[in-house]
Amino acid sequence: MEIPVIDMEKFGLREGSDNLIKLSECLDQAFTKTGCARLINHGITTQQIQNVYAGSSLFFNLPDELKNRCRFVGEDSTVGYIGLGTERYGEKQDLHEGYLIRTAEDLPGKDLPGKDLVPGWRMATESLHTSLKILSSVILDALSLAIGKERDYLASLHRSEGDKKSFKVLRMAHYPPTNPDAAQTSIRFDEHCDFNTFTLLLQDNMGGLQGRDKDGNWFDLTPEPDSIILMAAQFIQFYSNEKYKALRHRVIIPEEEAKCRHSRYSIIYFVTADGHIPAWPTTATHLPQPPPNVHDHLMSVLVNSVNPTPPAS
Ligand SMILES: O=C(O)CCC(=O)C(=O)O
Ligand SMILES: [Fe+2]
Repeated sequence: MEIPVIDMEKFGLREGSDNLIKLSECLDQAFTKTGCARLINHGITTQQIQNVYAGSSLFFNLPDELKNRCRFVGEDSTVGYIGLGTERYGEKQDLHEGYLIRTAEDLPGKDLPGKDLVPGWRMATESLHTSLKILSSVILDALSLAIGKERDYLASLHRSEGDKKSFKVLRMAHYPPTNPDAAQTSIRFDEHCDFNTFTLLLQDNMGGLQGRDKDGNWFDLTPEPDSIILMAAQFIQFYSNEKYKALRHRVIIPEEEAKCRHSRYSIIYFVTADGHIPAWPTTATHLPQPPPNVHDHLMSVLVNSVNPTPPAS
């Protein structure tokens, strides 16, 4: 399966509407065909990305006791550490840990648990997060046109900064080294689709990320240096009236022994509508009405994948 490549430089990030129309056509084709695209020349530098990975590597290699002090503790605090085994998306054991981050602007009067454990990491994530926000606002504008709305339609549903229940988060993910036999009972991240609007994903070169096509076949979302994978998620599926489908995806344990015995790192930005917005349009004919709001919908989904009593460590 060829993943559509979108060269963002061609469109100029914040330029005239002609470019935006062209970008919206590319996104429309990509989302219709595969539910995803590979973004290149997106303006985010190698250094910005490497700085975040460097911090992730230091953080995730800290003793569990220290990481657990930064634990993600539920609904009102969508930031912090998510330990190994806290989430489960299928029959197999998921082998990943994560750390959820919001920008300082989105966390007024608060900061991240354990933010000083890794000097420089907070600053690196803030820089990357800000750049991803800028990139995502161009994509929101182009997608608004792609679904036949005014340019600022989706932006107006993705406004709230400082909403403490917002799921507009950046997730640093770590997949610890494992062994080839583990694949019988475990998977790095089991099959799911994302429940936000769309996702921007950066990955190191370990591989294993796969998407599922319309016929149910898995295809590799192969790592390419500095490119960003854009994936359609549920909100855009609902707001495009099912024209686009949220991409189902997973991360498998690589068959290549050297790779599976190595850590994998990724960075995932979940672009999410404001909590009070209906999770699907009231005009949708195929979904229950009235719709829950985005916050309640996400919470109901997360309840099923996040283990409320993570294993003691
Ligand atoms: O780490 C990855 O490449 C995928 C993670 C993912 O799908 C998620 O966090 O929703
Ligand atoms: Fe995902």
